Amino acid sequence: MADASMACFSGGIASLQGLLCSSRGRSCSQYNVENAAVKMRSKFWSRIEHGRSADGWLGKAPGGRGGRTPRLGFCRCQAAGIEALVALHQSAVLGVGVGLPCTVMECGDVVYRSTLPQQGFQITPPGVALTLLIVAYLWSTPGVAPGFWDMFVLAPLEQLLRPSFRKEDFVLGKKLGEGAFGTVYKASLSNPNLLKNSGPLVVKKANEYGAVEVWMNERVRRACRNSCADFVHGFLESNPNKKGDEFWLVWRYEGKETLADLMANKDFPYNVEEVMLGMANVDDLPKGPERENRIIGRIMRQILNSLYQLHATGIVHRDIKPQNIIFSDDSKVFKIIDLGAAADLRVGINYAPKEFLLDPRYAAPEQYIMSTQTPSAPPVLVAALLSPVLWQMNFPDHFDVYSAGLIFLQMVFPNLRSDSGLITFNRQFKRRGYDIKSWRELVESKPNQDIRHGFEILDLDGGVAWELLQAMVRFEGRQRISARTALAHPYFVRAGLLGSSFMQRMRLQIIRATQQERSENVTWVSSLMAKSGTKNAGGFTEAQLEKLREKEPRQKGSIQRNALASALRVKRKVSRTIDSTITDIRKERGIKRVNWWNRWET
Ligand SMILES: Nc1ncnc2c1ncn2[C@@H]1O[C@H](COP(=O)(O)OP(=O)(O)OP(=O)(O)O)[C@@H](O)[C@H]1O
Repeated sequence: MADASMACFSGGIASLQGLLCSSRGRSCSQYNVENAAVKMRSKFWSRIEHGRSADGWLGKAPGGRGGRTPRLGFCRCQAAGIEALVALHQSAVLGVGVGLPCTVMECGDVVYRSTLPQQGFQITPPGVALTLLIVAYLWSTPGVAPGFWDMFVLAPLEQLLRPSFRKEDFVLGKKLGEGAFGTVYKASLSNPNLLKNSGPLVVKKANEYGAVEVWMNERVRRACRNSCADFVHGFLESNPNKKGDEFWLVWRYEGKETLADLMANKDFPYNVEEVMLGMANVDDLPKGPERENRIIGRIMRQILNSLYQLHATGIVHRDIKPQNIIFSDDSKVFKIIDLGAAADLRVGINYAPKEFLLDPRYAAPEQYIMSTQTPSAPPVLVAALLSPVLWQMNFPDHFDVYSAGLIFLQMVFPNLRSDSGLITFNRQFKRRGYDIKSWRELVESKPNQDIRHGFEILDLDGGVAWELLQAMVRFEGRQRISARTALAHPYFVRAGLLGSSFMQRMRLQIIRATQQERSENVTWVSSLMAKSGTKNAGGFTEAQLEKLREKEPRQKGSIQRNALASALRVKRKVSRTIDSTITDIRKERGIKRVNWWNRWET
């Protein structure tokens, strides 16, 4: 009986194996089934050997009263439980003439694969570190990743959704200004329904540089619309009276006064307090340095905040001056206007190292936002991918901070608000090697009323304003404070009454440490790197060369230094040759440089 039962059992195991392979829809693991079979078999024999009945393993024949006759073909093995029993029974039927499913299904391959280590997405520390590094790079200023999102998603969407205009839609009014790049008019819409909340507008008819200004204004509208005048639309129109076409740029009318207009008033800065806060909310403090300091601080914070937002999106204005800062009657804040000279360093637009003649009264001593040795912008994709590196090497945003520093000075010292006063300051400052402490010594040796008044403001609260001013007008662009750091300066961020002195001193120490002069060798290495540019991109300004000469270590060159210098000389020569060859070919073939970003250019 036992033999018969065993035969049945073995057949059942084989069938169970087949059934498991075919009916459970899982991978067929021959090993698992055989394992189960061996276990069951040994249990079976151990029961027999110990003289115990195999009854528990063998079912009774149906209908047989107490009979223990196993039937071949449908033996009812209970060993694997009721499920296995059913399976055995069914598989005994299914298995006939079909063969073991594993032989049919080439289970060996599956078995082999099941023994391999599990594969799939695995998180490893180096993988995480690399991903973080890439993300940090793509999001660091000027923002490669946000740039692609802006360029390929937001810009086309905006193009689709925003209303567009023609010149017939506008009625031009009073002329507001005329500059090198165009004429500006106050205007209104011939049909006010064309624009939601349409009020008075400003229209600028600009020459070929208008395309750049449209680009910058559209970028700003998407990235930081509150920092600049509210831009409505820009389009190209043909002008029959003039040669060539002209660009029409339209903004909402922000207000009638620029910071220059407000500073020209002898009641400055109290007149700004009135427009900013309203007559009812002006400060209770008596008129004097302290109250003036508060008002000037508010103005400076707004200017730096707008600059910070522009810089965060990769735009450097390059023409920051009181005439280009307008007071918005609606939002009661100062906004930046005139982006015609701005450069978008995210994609290299309007970045031509030597093309712009900026306002010399407010331009930083380096004159150019990038080292003039940095080659002109490469194709857009390359420019975008390289932009974080170039930004970190050149600190182009610090150019605007210098201009903002001069505005700070003008607000503090009444005698510097006129053109002649500012020109005199610039001359003295340059002679003193752009050292603001040295300039202070000079003017304090023969102080007048305005100078005394100005230093009284700057020396308030332990000289915190003087500290900020020094950081903003440093000669070296890379050592100047950024708009973002300036906003965190204790001049703007006052701690509470109790913690004030301690916290303020701490913060000041941190800012001083980060702004510290870099070591001589770092300056030397960066100057060498800067020198390694192309002829096409131009040379250093005289001031830069003077500074470099002063800063270069005087010790004799080591072998490594000489080798590095020779390598750089060779590299310069090669790039110069390539540049001049390309220029010659362009000239010969009459190839014009095409700006891909100018959608009106043919
Ligand atoms: N959105 C605006 N709202 C109100 N007034 C504006 C606005 N934009 C410009 N203006 C006025 O128009 C004047 C000229 O504007 P803008 O500086 O943009 O022109 P420009 O041709 O570049 O002049 P410039 O070359 O002298 O800088 C400004 O000084 C300002 O008074």
